[in-house]
Amino acid sequence: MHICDELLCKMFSCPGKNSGIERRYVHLDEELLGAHPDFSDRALPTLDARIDMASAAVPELAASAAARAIAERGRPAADVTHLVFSTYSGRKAPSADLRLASLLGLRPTVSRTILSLNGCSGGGRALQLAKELAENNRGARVLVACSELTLIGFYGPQEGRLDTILGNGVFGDGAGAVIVGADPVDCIERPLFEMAFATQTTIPETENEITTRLMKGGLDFHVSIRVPKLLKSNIERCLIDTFESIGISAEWNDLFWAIHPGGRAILDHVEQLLGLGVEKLAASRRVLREYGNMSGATVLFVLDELRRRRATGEEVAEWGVMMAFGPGITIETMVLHAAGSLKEN
Ligand SMILES: CC(C)(COP(=O)(O)OP(=O)(O)OC[C@H]1O[C@@H](n2cnc3c(N)ncnc32)[C@H](O)[C@@H]1OP(=O)(O)O)[C@@H](O)C(=O)NCCC(=O)NCCSC(=O)/C=C/c1ccc(O)cc1
Repeated sequence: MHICDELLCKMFSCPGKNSGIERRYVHLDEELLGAHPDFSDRALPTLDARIDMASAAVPELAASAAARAIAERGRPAADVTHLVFSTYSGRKAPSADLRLASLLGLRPTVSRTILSLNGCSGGGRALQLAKELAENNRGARVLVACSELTLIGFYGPQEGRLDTILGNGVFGDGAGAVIVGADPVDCIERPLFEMAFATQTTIPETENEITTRLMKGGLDFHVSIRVPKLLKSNIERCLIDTFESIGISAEWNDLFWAIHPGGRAILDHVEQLLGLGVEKLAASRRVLREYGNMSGATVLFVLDELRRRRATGEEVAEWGVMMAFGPGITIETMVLHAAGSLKEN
């Protein structure tokens, strides 16, 4: 798995003490904003300029994360049979997945899929799709890449739009990539996590709580104030149903956790609801602190952080859960089994 690139993105710190965020990386720095002062006003027709900028930068950012994932696996890029790319930032065809395939030198027959409207649940959806592809195509190696740039929907503050301030306060840019396969080749591949079981749930009557809409001035986000509480009321049922489906009864504190850190309040609510020990959401909190909410890419960073914590012995649980949340409200849930534990069994 590899993750994170700092080449394209500039860093800035977040002044909000309550956000749980200390650092974020953004492509749209003062220089670019200086060249496009109209980006601050959502009423101005800036979509063309934003799309041009994102179309170039999104695949490049993805390529640096994906190249590291491929290098870490230790086999040529031509081994990749499928590509699943998630981004809310690219809006052009041929799309960022084709450009990414070309930048990486993937084979011309690579089977590509792009997800572009899944928002913050894009990483979870892409992993679920990769699992299906890997399990149903012998020998498949699926490259999952998520690359998100906030410039497509960045605005200055506006009267009556508190959610814009929320967006400016929590969202950041980043890209993550991971290679998914079934039946790992001994001596060549070192699996990190087995994706044991996955579900997607939609919370009824919440279609207006997280929305995005392409406007002449860019991507217009709306994240309602009710999101953390709605997640709190629905997550436990979702977890119970998921574990019941595979006949495992789980104690929440015996699991490792990769919760999408959409905002500090979301993590607080999940922790409180499930009665989790303070260390249980450490991976999500660290990613939030160091990078902010990078939408679909964020869960890949959290999995990477969990890998680090497992290597240092800070996390020893054998089974775990990944959850990502996006428009719908959609909850992507995946039961994970730590690969190191597989060999011991
Ligand atoms: C860290 C926060 C932002 C602030 O925490 P706080 O400092 O303890 O303060 P409060 O929570 O009390 O909020 C401060 C003020 O902001 C207001 N506020 C608080 N959220 C709001 C609000 N969404 N609106 C509008 N006012 C608000 C809140 O009402 C309050 O107003 P006031 O009482 O008048 O001071 C915290 O509220 C928080 O973590 N909120 C959850 C963030 C959240 O929902 N994240 C999004 C998850 S979903 C997602 O990531 C998907 C993204 C997506 C990406 C791409 C796509 O294409 C599609 C989707």
